[in-house]
Amino acid sequence: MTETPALEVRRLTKFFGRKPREAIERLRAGASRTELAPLGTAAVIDADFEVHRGEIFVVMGLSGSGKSTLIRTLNGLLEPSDGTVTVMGETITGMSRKRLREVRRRHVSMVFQHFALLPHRTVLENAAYGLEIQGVSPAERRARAEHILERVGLGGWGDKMPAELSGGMQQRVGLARALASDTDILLMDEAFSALDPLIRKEMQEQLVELQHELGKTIVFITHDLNEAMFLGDRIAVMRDGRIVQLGTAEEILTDPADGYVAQFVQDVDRSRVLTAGNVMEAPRAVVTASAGPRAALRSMRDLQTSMVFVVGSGRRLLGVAHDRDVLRLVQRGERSLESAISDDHPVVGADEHLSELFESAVESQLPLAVVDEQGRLLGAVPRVTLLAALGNVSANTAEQAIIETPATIPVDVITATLHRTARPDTALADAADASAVAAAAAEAADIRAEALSKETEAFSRDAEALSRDAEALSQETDATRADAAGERSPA
Ligand SMILES: Nc1ncnc2c1ncn2[C@@H]1O[C@H](COP(=O)(O)OP(=O)(O)OP(=O)(O)O)[C@@H](O)[C@H]1O
Repeated sequence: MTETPALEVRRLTKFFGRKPREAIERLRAGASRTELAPLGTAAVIDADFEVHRGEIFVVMGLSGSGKSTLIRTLNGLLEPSDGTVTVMGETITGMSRKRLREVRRRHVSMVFQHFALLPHRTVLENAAYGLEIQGVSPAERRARAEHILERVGLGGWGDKMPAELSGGMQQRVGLARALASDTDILLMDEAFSALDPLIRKEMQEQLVELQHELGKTIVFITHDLNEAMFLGDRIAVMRDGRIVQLGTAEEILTDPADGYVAQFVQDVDRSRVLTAGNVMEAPRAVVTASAGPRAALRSMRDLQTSMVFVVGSGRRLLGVAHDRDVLRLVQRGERSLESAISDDHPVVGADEHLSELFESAVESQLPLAVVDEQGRLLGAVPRVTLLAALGNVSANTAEQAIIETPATIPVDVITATLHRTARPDTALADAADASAVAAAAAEAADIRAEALSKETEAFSRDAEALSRDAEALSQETDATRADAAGERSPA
């Protein structure tokens, strides 16, 4: 059974003005927002989406695009003109005020742009305010508020008054108040917009951390694209009351729904949004260590690259091997690749943002190896791909990536060396190596060649069968002709 979403918004329209029904009908028939201006403002038009439990869902758009109106319908502060809102499985549209208050108390709290703290109460009392409204006992609310103040980095500030705190700290109190109520959903309306850029960044990072720890569902409104991209698991882009695109930061960046969104995302800091996992490619040259030097050299020759990734069992990354070192091993007739494996190359995690990869990319000429927590090789980020991703030049980088570590030894030299050093026993070993290489590199040429040769075999079997059929047919024809001739000729 699938979990009910935290929020479900179905065909929601909010019209401020006269004759809302007429306005909605005209909107559905294709009238524009401007055409309806004489009647009023269509603040939100046909919004239809779900917010999953535990995600940070960002609503982004320019001023006047309808973000605040939308968020206010989510906790019932505004009643939709049409459509419905369902909170944790309960449809709040049309609900009595009393029940609505109950749903809000249990499920939804809000963090405001200008903090909305009570100036004559202490930080602790402000943090405990939601609990007070819920009727929680003074001792318990004190304990819970203290705990949550600690969590947001304000331990020891409980006795201060809000005015004694900086803006960033005041918003931490706002956040603490919302978190102390322990509702499932936090609505945050431009919650960090009033803060200095550095504090704002800090708060964004802390919010992501808190979300991971506490698993809250967060709807976050912002007109700042970088903030949206950094925070949002998914982002709804609004324009003139409509959601024009809903997707992950990566989808919006790399595949904007229309020219408006494309222009909007043009200046975004991609390095803070895209991760190594987003831009990595299948590593081109991979061999298992057990495959040995000859297999590694053959693989590099076939792919015309100067390096291969070497993996151990379970695809665990051991390092890289360079063509010159491997050639030397082959010349010496060595059977182990080990002494050619070097760990002097950049390794990054799939979740690392591109902004964190620059240092590694600058330090080394090699593609960055992307590994999971167990150190297994997931992919590679060639430096050219890194640059292309930042400049949003995604097309055809794979082609360029192949030649990023071009072979330093001519193909015929390698072929001649392999040939010259081949002995009857190495030929057998080579066969074993070849299958190890094929297993390690899914797209290896060996596999393609094998598939092709199988296909060719199948074709030639078909051709044989066909020619047998044709022969049988012609024999039959001959026999029929002979019969016919026999019948005609007088006995
Ligand atoms: N109570 C209201 N009565 C009439 N019109 C309203 C009301 N609230 C909002 N609007 C109009 O609805 C449209 C959307 O406003 P809304 O505040 O939702 O946008 P926003 O994207 O949140 O913008 P901002 O970032 O400036 O708050 C605007 O044209 C606004 O003037």
